[in-house]
Amino acid sequence: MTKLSVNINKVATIRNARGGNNPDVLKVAVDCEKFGAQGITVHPRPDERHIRYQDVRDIKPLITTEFNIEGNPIDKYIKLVLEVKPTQVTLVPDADNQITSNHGWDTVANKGFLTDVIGQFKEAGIRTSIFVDAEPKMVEAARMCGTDRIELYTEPYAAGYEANREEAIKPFVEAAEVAREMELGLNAGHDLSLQNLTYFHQNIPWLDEVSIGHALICDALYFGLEDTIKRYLACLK
Ligand SMILES: CC(=O)[C@@H](O)[C@H](O)COP(=O)(O)O
Ligand SMILES: NCC(=O)COP(=O)(O)O
Repeated sequence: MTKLSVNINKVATIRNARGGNNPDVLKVAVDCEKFGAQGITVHPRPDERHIRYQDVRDIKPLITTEFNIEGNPIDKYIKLVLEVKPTQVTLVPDADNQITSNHGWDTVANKGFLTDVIGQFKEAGIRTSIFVDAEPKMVEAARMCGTDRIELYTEPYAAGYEANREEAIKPFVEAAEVAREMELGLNAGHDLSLQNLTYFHQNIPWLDEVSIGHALICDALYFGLEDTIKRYLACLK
């Protein structure tokens, strides 16, 4: 079964636009679960422009499914994750002022660093995942870092889907097969949507989890949050 983890960053972006508490990010997290989501993802960035560090602390006790915290493991992020102890931490190599994530780790060049950070999280009992591009050698090197899972960066798949989905999926199936052979857990995310999710899942049914935020929150403007979550869950059947 592939779990749907809803990324609520965009909900925090709307809240922060006015400085108040509308929409209420904590209520949205709880409601996503109530509507069927099997996890909540947050990606606090150093400038806290959407999810704030305090949101992460406040969400944890409210979550009854899986809590996934994504981000670049700078010191204050490592401290936050070790304090909050989510179900899963996903390491993402973001630059400070990046609009959004745009690549996976070079797990070969950063093997020493990643091994050390993964070790700290695993010692604390937190499942680990490394965000990688769909390249077999990056998947293999991620395994060498000791991680439990990888998350495939799916933006290139999403971008290529409409023109030629058979070509767009190919590197992802190849990378996913390498992960499966190495007994690495497999997550995927970035720009997955109601248009491209079913085909992705049909081709890689051994996926453990997808985390979806931007497109899902946009769809919720038209369909409402409950209906939207049900539509995404249907893509994973
Ligand atoms: C790692 C990843 O792809 C997502 O976490 C994505 O970066 C969401 O972050 P934003 O909401 O800041 O775009
Ligand atoms: N890990 C990917 C994620 O959490 C959501 O990415 P997106 O759907 O907002 O592009």
